Amino acid sequence: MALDEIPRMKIVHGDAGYVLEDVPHLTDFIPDLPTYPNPLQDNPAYSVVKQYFVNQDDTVAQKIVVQKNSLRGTHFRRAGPRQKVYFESDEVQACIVTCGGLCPGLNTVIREIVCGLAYMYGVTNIIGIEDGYKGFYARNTISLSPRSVNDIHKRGGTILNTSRGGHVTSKIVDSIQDRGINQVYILGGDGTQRGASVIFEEIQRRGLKVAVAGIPKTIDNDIAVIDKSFGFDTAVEEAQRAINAAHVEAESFENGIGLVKLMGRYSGFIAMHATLASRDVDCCLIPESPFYLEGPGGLFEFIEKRLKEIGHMVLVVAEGAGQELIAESLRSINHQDASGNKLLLDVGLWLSQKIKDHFTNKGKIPINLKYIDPTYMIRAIPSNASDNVYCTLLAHSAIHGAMAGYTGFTVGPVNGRHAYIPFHRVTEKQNKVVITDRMWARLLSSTNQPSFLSLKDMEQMKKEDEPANQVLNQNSIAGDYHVESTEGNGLPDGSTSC
Ligand SMILES: Nc1ncnc2c1ncn2[C@@H]1O[C@H](COP(=O)(O)OP(=O)(O)O)[C@@H](O)[C@H]1O
Ligand SMILES: O=P(O)(O)OC[C@H]1O[C@](O)(COP(=O)(O)O)[C@@H](O)[C@@H]1O
Ligand SMILES: [Mg+2]
Repeated sequence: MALDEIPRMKIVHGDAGYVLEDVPHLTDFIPDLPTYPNPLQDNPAYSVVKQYFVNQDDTVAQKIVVQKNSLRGTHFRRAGPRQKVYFESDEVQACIVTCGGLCPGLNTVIREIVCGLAYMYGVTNIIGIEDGYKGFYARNTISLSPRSVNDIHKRGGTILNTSRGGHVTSKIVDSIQDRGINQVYILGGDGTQRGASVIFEEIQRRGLKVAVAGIPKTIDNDIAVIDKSFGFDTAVEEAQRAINAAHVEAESFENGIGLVKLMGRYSGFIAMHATLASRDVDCCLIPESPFYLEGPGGLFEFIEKRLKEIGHMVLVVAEGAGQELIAESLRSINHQDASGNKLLLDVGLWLSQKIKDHFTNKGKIPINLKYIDPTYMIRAIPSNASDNVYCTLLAHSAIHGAMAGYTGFTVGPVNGRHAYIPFHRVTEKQNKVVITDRMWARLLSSTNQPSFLSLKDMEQMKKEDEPANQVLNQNSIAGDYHVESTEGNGLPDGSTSC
């Protein structure tokens, strides 16, 4: 098929409004590729498995809460081993790269890609690209084997190093071509998946037999479609230590205030879940829920009330919260990092100062404020047990997909089942806390903090979230993407994180 005839999106319609948003396959642009029996069939470790392979037609539903007359909606191809593979074991030359910020679990995913390729598919040619995308053309590679990665899951960070910026598509694909790489495993967040998508497009344009698999990484849990990202549970757990410390400090002083800043550039999931888990937090501020300081219903009024009631309080603030407020008071200019992400103003320091000014300096109530910023300490630790298992599944799903010839996909759980998701679906919109969902209401009722919303705001939000609008969004599959309503646990439908 000529390149300009390859559809940009592979959408299959079925009965009763069933829609499969499929991922590309090498045979879409390289005809007559030979296939081989999957070596897993002869793998002693898998001989006890009743069904080696997922059914070719299995798909995973994006929406699992449905009504009698609702459409069946969008589905994704189920991840897992296929009967036929498109690579012979000794033909595979795989590479792994990690990009963007750190996240607990990166080393576990690297380890499990290397061990999974070796132990399930007999692949031994695996290299690591150092320093993120720019490493493809600016650095040497390192050879990876099950032995060399054996213990790395016990360490934080990434043994391959990472970076922001430096994505030059043509140079990256030249390097892939020159090195004879035919499977590319790319670990990273939304920016990285965007980069992976253009790498895939260039590979397709050049007609190369190279599978590109993305593994979504983000401590902020801001990647759309998937249930949750690896490292998120670890981050929430580690945040408890900072919140505990803030609580101990606050409790031990008259009018003690403990303020903890947690990560979350645009999405307040870590702050919300850490707050709900801790039960010591009196107020949680996230980017999705604007707040104000002065006047009735404002933060200062609430702090004063809490101090009068119980003599101390704990605040958790996500780093992306209140950015407009800070920008207003500092008249700041927009700065960006090397990847084009907005550089945030430090809400923790700003808020500490504002609270001190309001209470102590203006002589209202003498307070004792302790500010804790554990952000990089949280990001740099190794993943916990449940994230380790999750990382293994992600790595295996990615390997099965690449071996089966799928390409241009991100892997991840959708309602508890691993699926292959086209790149554009995870990059076109960010996953955010929906403050009109029950999870945010749970948080408000557990902290008893003000919602900082006027009646008018609430009515407007409900209107935007009305079922009629949701149906519209779900139906416009090829264009608009509607992030699943997060009723229940604050993560998309079916997620089991809490
Ligand atoms: N639109 C894009 N096209 C190509 N590459 C991108 C794009 N956005 C980001 N990248 C690259 O992806 C890498 C990681 O992006 P970044 O935003 O820093 O982290 P994350 O992937 O965690 O969101 C960087 O090397 C950056 O240059
Ligand atoms: O200091 P850095 O490395 O730019 O990282 C800070 C950012 O990285 C994050 O932890 C995660 O962002 P990415 O997943 O997009 O890399 C954000 O919460 C935070 O704002
Ligand atoms: Mg990002």
